[in-house]
Amino acid sequence: MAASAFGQCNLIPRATTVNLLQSHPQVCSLSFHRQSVTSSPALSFTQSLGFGSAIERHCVDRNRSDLFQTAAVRQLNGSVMSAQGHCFAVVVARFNDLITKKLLEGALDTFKSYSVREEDIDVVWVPGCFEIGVVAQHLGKSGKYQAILCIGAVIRGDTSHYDAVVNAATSGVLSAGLNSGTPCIFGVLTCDTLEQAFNRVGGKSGNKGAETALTAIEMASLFEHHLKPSE
Ligand SMILES: Nc1c(NC[C@H](O)[C@H](O)[C@H](O)CO)[nH]c(=O)[nH]c1=O
Ligand SMILES: CC(=O)[C@@H](O)COP(=O)(O)O
Repeated sequence: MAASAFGQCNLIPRATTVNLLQSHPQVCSLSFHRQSVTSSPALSFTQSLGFGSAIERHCVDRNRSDLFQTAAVRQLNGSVMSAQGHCFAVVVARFNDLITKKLLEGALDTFKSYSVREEDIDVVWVPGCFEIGVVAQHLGKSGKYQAILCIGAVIRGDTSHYDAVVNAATSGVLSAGLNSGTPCIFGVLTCDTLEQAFNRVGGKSGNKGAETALTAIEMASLFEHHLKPSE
């Protein structure tokens, strides 16, 4: 038996996870009990691939109590059942707007189906992904929004410009969230070809705008219900 920092342990797949995977084979979700010789509480984790599809989120939400059954450990989760009353900003890059308009559409559809009112959503257009970070940070610091969804599409050209824009967009969105304390969600496609991009805005790989809007809803709920600074 292998020894770890926690002492000796066994990893035992749980029956509930097997059921979940049988009913939704597209969901890659692993859950294990850690049984340690020191009898510490069971440790569970999930692993998901890609952005995390809407079906996966529903599934995880519905099966959460099964997946994370532990007697003593307090577990904090954001809900993706309804986002009514939460305010969102969407920062959208105009560059490659054939793609970004479809990502935005997907995001707005998701907000609508989770009962977010239109008047609680502000859409802010910026020239390109490079400009997303500074705007997201500004909006985040305003305190008006529970989450900021950042949407863009970077498509590889001939030069290393692609890497510069992708790196700026990634670190910009990350910094915006860290500096403002408002969740800033990464809805930027980084594609080698236009075909890859089209597949991700309603083609065979779903609509990533819709999926990242769900991430915004979950993070808004997590912060609102569990991570608010104490008054
Ligand atoms: N090539 C892409 C860009 N480039 C533009 C930059 O984002 C930026 O607006 C410009 O460098 C001025 O600061 N933007 C994208 O969103 N996607 C691209 O593929
Ligand atoms: C993001 C890009 O790579 C693209 O817009 C720039 O193309 P290129 O590298 O051919 O100048």
